[in-house]
Amino acid sequence: MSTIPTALPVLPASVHLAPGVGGLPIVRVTGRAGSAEVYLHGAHVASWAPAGGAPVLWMSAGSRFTPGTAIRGGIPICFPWFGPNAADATAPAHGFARVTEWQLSGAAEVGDDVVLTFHLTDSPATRASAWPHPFEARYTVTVGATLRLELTVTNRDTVAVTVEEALHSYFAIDDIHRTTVAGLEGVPFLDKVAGATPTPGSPEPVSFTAETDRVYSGTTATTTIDDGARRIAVTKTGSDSTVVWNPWIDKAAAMADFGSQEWTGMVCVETCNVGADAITLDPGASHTMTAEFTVTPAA
Ligand SMILES: O=P(O)(O)OC[C@H]1O[C@@H](O)[C@H](O)[C@@H](O)[C@@H]1O
Repeated sequence: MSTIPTALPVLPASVHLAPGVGGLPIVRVTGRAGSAEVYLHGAHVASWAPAGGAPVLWMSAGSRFTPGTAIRGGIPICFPWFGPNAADATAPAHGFARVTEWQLSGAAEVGDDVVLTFHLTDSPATRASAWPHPFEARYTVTVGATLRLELTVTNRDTVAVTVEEALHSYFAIDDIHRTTVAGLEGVPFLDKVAGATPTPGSPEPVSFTAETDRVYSGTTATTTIDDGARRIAVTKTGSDSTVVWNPWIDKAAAMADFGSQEWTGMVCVETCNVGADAITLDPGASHTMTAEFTVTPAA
């Protein structure tokens, strides 16, 4: 039984719905503790900054803002599959959720925070896709001194379904050459640059000297991005995979929506359930995954 409200919620004073880049509707939040912009297209968090702080998320100057196209930067939601679809090579990479308009179903000030809620359900287009199942997805974005994301997926089909999901977070960093990601020490990973090769975990934090595309499985660990100026901690629940990605020079140049030389200023640390950690949901069952970002000055 769906519980999704059908009308646009009454917006508090700190929340405005307006046309964003390319005319795509955007929810602008100017809360006491933080500000953010979220496109209905993909329920895509495009920016977030704690009050008085610098922007935390990276957005490509070359991003497209067009219906049917993924935004390059911020936080795309990958769902219900991750990467290319295994059964249909023509299906959009990372699933349909990031290229579909979500419904804004709630907006409220809670203390100093602002809480936005978005919903997505199956439609004729999703039912004709490579993943045709009835479902509900509810996404809650809490904008404050931290950014908290909560994605709950419910299986509305009469059979069990399997989903992959990722909060594909792009973080702004000073320089990838001087950036580390701690918290994944000792965790084995699939190295996608080397053709999804199983690779033993390293005793050191991740550092970057070339294209990096790794799927860490079976880890619920908090990761900390340190670029020498600030630390961004990514704390998560209901997520057993973490993906770390930087395209480096050639792959970035090959992407039409990735501005020239921008790859040095970003790193993706993605809160996920992908590959071996895909989730199987019985009829009526739900799963919730959360991620929370906290920024502190570097030591
Ligand atoms: O270009 P897309 O579809 O947004 O994907 C970007 C990257 O997303 C990462 O999550 C994947 O691990 C990479 O393999 C991929 O290249």
